[in-house]
Amino acid sequence: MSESEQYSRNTLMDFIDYRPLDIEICDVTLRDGEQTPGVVFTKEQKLAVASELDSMGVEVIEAGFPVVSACEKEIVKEIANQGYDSRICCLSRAVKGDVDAALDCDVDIVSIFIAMSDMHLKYKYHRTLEDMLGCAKEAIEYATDHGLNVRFAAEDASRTPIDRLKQAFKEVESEYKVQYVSLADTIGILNPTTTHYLVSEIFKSVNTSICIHCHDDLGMATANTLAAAEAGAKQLHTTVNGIGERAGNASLEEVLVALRVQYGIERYDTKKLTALSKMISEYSNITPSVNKAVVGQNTFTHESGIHVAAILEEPRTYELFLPEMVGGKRNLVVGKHTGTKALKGIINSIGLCLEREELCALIEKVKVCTEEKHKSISRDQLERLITQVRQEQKPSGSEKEKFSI
Ligand SMILES: CC(=O)SCCNC(=O)CCNC(=O)[C@H](O)C(C)(C)COP(=O)(O)OP(=O)(O)OC[C@H]1O[C@@H](n2cnc3c(N)ncnc32)[C@H](O)[C@@H]1OP(=O)(O)O
Ligand SMILES: O=C(O)CCC(=O)C(=O)O
Repeated sequence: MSESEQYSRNTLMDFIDYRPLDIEICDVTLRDGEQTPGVVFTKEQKLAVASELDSMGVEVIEAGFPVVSACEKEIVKEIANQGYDSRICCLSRAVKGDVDAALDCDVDIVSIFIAMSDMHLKYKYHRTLEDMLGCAKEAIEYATDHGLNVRFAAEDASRTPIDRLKQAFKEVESEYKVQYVSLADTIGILNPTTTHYLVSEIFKSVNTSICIHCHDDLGMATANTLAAAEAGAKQLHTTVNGIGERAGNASLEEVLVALRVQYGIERYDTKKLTALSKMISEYSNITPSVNKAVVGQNTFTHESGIHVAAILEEPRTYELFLPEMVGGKRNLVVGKHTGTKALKGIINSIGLCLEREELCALIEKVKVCTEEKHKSISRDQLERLITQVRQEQKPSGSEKEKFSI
């Protein structure tokens, strides 16, 4: 089966007027993801995750924030020296010591951030915009003078007046050679329309590639990230399983699968997504909800009779993309909503065959049993019910005409 046969393309996109995407992924699981309360990755874990991200084709890995601790710094340095195809980035405040730490780590890119919103200037820094922008410029100059590629990141950009962002970015890009300017929706206030507007406005006024960093406080991080890409953002920030501060970040698996289904971008090795998700669940002690897109336990789990009957003929009837595209597995469940065709298919798949009357009797038992127990039926229970039905049907069964369904 070819790659494009593994999913249904959103053909409505053919009618939408959007800027052709020119994107790369910067995965920030090892930095913003680790800022999830209670999450601390070990060096071995961070190296394992970085290696997977690299082998999937993720262009940039944000490996950490070196000044957080000596151990963090050592890990960032080790990741930067693995010789990955992915470029390695780390975070830095607009502080010389932070840039020195980045330099010590041999990273390719340093992300120097300041907030320029009134809220952050007043309550966090207690300093003026001019002061903070001055600090940013000094740090950027120091970093570029020492040969680092720089991302100038505007924290809380979504609550910063657009003219202020434009002015700051223009000044910085005219005075220094920065590789990226970054827009962070730090508190997750944006929606797709406002994200598109913000990115379009910045796109019109700068010559530097734009990054978008979205948080999921309103459940819109992935949608906002894609809206930003349509408006011209180059670098899309993600985390595996969407972990990160508060409600987390745009999730890597959602963004990569959406890039494929919506925009036909197939270059990332999405087959690794399920294993990578399990790795992060284990390392972070956070299991994605069962209905989490792409990697949740229910992504390829089906119970409804009408769905399962169709899936047995052609899975794409009810699956946007097939499990093999993301390294997942389909699971057909017997429960209250099971129909006859589905039950027959599931029974056949475990190597059993029932007569029509047996199947009808079994489905009755399944419905009663699931309504009594308020849950679906396990494989063992199903086999026990089959045995029961066969025994009950035996005496009269031999005399009756038997149909195969
Ligand atoms: C939106 C984001 O995700 S931003 C990244 C958030 N990540 C983290 O905070 C990582 C974990 N943090 C830490 O380990 C620590 O807070 C450290 C190592 C970064 C700093 O620790 P400390 O030196 O003890 O400082 P503390 O956390 O108390 O305060 C932060 C200081 O950085 C300053 N600061 C914050 N952001 C910036 C910035 N972008 N540029 C310059 N200074 C900044 C604050 O104003 C404050 O300065 P002050 O001490 O003069 O008041
Ligand atoms: O924009 C960035 O690259 C980082 C900023 C960030 O982590 C945030 O504001 O949430």
